[in-house]
Amino acid sequence: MAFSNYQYKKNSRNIVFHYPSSMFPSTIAILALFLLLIFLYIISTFLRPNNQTKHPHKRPPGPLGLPIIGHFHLLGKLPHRSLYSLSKKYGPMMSLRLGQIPTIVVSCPEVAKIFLRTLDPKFANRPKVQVSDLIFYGKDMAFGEYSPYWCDMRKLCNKHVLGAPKITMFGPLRRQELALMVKSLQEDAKLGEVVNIGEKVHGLMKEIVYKMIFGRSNDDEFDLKGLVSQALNLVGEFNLADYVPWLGAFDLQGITRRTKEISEALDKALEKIVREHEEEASNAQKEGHHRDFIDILLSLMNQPLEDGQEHGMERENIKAIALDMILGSYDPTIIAIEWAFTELLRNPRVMKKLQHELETTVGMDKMVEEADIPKLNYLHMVVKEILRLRPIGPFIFRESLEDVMVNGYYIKKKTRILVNLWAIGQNPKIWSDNVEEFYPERFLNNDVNINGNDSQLTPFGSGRRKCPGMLIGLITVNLVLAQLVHCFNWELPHGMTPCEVDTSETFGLNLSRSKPLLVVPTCCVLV
Ligand code: HEM
Repeated sequence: MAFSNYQYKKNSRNIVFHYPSSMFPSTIAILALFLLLIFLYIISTFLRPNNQTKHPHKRPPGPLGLPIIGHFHLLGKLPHRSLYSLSKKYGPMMSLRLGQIPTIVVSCPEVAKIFLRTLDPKFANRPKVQVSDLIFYGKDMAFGEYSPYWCDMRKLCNKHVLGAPKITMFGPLRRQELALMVKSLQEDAKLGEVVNIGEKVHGLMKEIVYKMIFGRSNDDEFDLKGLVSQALNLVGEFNLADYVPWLGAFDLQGITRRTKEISEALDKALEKIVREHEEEASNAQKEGHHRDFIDILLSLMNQPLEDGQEHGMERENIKAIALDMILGSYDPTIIAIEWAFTELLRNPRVMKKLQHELETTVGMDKMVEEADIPKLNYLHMVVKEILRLRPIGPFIFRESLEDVMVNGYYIKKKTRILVNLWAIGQNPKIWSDNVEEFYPERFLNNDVNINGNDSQLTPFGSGRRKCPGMLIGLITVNLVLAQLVHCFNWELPHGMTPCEVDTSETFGLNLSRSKPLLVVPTCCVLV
């Protein structure tokens, strides 16, 4: 997952990146503003001293930009692909400007390693998203600036919320919800129904994620899910102020006003949930018994600070971190499963081989258990291959904390860094000539791991800001995929052939399928 300017599409779960072709509201006010900006830009260009004189260092190569919008127009509908093509001309470290924001695009593992690992502390910031402070109380991890506060929260979450014991703790929840989904698919299979597999997985993840975080999947008084998704819509809405920061004070698009309204309603709902958790904990005197993330986070409040720790857990941190977890976990997991399914349907050979592994390792008379996952080697290769071919977040977004020299190039403070994971996954020098093929066997004699240490495959990021939910994300993707492939045979509807399966992408914070994936299940496991 990458954090920058993105939007939750209305009535959809996808967060969509916006750029000029679609982002400027076509009102007279915006046109007037645009002209004003051109005027100001020309004036300031005349008055500003030459950048190269001030900093006698070379910037990485890059195409010529336009006034005001910089290089937005070069991004196209699928920026990961457009920027990969541009990198073939300008190299694996390319300079761009998005609005007023200087940007570096990284497209090879050697340079990615420098930014994400060797010089990690200097690039551990996230680009600022103006409205995130209002929604996340300025206290979340995902959008938070790299600071002692962020370090303390990250440590607390790694240790108490997302570590292996907590993953085990939520195993029964995953098992129970997955069994319900299998049951509903068995009904569909009996009736010969055509199923939208993304919708099914979406329903499953809603139950798992909301119950894991809040202990419930909705609220009687507030429309919790509706409020959360409206808040995330706002975080993602294209906001001029993120690219021309001084415009923030004018709130020309009304984003700040709307964000205040939603965040107040959301805060009421979250406050109610937190209060109820506190009351239940004290009534039942169930110290030490944690039902969900809110229980765990509450138990960390008022704890003595550990060595080197400056900030403890507070009420606002709890609400902000809960929202982070929804943002981080929900979409990427669903999208990974959907793409894996797409490729398995397009490649019946791989589907059969995976089913054979499940048949021989798990058996045909039982469902897959989490304890089976470590034994399923081919499944691991399938998941690695999907994360190479279709990295869920095509870019990792970072920001430089100070002026830095990298490979002889000067990168000034507050430059945005985009590591193009999709481009790295397409590099024939690393993955051989069949890069576009879904071929899990490429990992047979290649023990590259995906935990952030091998820069050629970092779907969960790397360094200090690496995804803290990697373990829980991987176990969920592996389990759901294995269960679906094990319990059912899958056919394409209406006589469609594997090569007709649509693979068009919608670019966003995450790279999702554009169209629903329709399939017909038939039961095969006897449970
Ligand atoms: C297949 C599933 C997932 C994928 C592919 C994924 C991918 C990513 C990526 C690429 C990043 C940015 C890393 C960087 O900057 O180096 C990230 C950050 C993050 N992810 Fe995940 N993620 C997944 C699941 C989860 C889950 C299950 C959770 C929580 C339960 C989660 C929570 C977060 C958070 C909070 C951050 C921000 C971390 C920070 O800035 O300190 N993710 N994820």
